[in-house]
Amino acid sequence: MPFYLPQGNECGLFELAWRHQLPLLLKGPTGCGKTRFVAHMAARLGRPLFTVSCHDDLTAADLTGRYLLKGGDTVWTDGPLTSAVRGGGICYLDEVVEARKDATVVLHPLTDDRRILPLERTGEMLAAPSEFMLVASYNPGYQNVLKQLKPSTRQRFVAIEFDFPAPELERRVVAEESGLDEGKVQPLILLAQRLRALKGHDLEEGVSTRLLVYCATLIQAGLAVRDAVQVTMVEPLSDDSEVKAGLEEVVKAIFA
Ligand SMILES: Nc1ncnc2c1ncn2[C@@H]1O[C@H](COP(=O)(O)OP(=O)(O)OP(=O)(O)O)[C@@H](O)[C@H]1O
Repeated sequence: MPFYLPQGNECGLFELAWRHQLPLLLKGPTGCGKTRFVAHMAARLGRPLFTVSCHDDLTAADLTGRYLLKGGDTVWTDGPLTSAVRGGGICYLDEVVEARKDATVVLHPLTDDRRILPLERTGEMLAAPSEFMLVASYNPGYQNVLKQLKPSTRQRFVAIEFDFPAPELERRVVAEESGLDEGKVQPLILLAQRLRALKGHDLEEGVSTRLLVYCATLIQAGLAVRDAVQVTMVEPLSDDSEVKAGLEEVVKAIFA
C-alpha cells in the first residue's frame, strides 16, 4: 500500500464519502500529498484507481471513450472514467479546473443522485455501482477568472482542503520517502517554511513537499546539501534572478 501519513481526519472522511457514494473534491497546493492520499485510499479500500491529469485540451471523449480503428474495424474503447464506472473503481481527476467545459459536464449526472454515465456514442446508459467513486482535485492558488469551477460543478462534491503537512509531520514524510535521517531533514523543513512565507510577495507558490522529498533524496544519494537545495528549492521556484538571489539569502541564513 502506498505510504501516506494523515494530516487530520481525511482518511476517515474519504472512507465515509466512499461508503455513502458521495464524490470528493480535494483542494490544495501542488505537491502537498493529494495524489498520494488517493492512491493510498484506493489501495486501502481495495478498488482499482484510474487517474486522469486534466489539461485544457481534455475532451469528454478522453474521459468516456471513443471508437478506434483496430485491424480494419472500428472498436469502442472505454476511457478511464467509463472503465472506473464499469469496474467499480475510483476515478481521480487531477487538476479538474483545467478540463474543458464539455468534459466537466459529463461529470454532472455521475455526481448527483442519478449516478449515471450516458455514453451517447454507444447508446449506453451506465449506472455506477456502489463501489464507484469520483475524486477530483484542484489548486485554488493557480486560478484566474477564466479557470474556476462552475458552482453547478463544485456544489456536487464534498470538499476537503489540503495544505503542506505541519512541520513535524512533513519531517517524517520526507525522511520516510527519501531514507534521509530526520535530524538531517529538519533544516530542510525550516528552509521550506521560510520560503513558503514568501508566497504572494516574490513567489507564486511555496516550495512543495514533493520538492523537499527530491532534495532529501539527492542528499541521501551523496550530493552536497547546498547543491541539492539549489537544484530543488531555488531553481524550480523562479526564473527571475532577483527573486532567486532573495531565495539564496534565505538558504544562506540557514546553511551558513
Ligand atoms: N502525507 C503524506 N504522506 C506521504 N507522502 C506524502 C505526504 N504528503 C506529501 N507526500 C509526498 O509528496 C509527494 C508529492 O505528493 P503528491 O504527488 O500526492 O502531490 P499532489 O498534491 O497530488 O500534487 P499535484 O497537485 O501537483 O498533483 C508524494 O510523492 C510523497 O512523496
